[in-house]
Amino acid sequence: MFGLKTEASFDGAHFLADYYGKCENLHGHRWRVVAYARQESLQTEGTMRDMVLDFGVFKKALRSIVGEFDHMFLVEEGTLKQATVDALEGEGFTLKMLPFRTTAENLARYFYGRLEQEGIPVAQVDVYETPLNCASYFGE
Ligand SMILES: Nc1nc2c(c(=O)[nH]1)N=C([C@H](O)[C@H](O)COP(=O)(O)OP(=O)(O)OP(=O)(O)O)CN2
Ligand SMILES: [Zn+2]
Repeated sequence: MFGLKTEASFDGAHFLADYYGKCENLHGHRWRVVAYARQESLQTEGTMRDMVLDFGVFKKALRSIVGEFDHMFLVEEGTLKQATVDALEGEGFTLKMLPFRTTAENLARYFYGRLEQEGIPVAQVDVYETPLNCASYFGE
């Protein structure tokens, strides 16, 4: 079995609806996203011969997906009044509406799915909210 690892990060803001504690308030993180690819055998021909896949392909795929989150206000759908969304957008702020609570666990699962869709043989995604706290998703 062979493995690759790459990482990317993004800055953003969020709050956790239904959370009892300081994270219910709007705050920011520099989220760090570490992705692992795993494959039984190496490619046998072409530019990626003897590679799982090119580091550059893996890195670009992750950075492109994670880049969609950079400097955004991540909002779980249904947790802000429409008038609030309209007011923030009216001020020129960019909101990224997501169909899930913006926990590190859900973000890890989301990035895993997006990498899978890109054809990356992803095996694990870790999302660090702080340097010491990390959630992982390993697939089904
Ligand atoms: N399992 C999870 N627990 C928590 C998550 C999460 O995504 N998954 N998220 C949060 C909040 O987003 C919060 O911002 C994190 O707070 P905390 O761990 O307290 O981080 P701090 O760096 O602010 O901690 P200090 O020790 O106070 O510096 C909460 N839990
Ligand atoms: Zn947080």
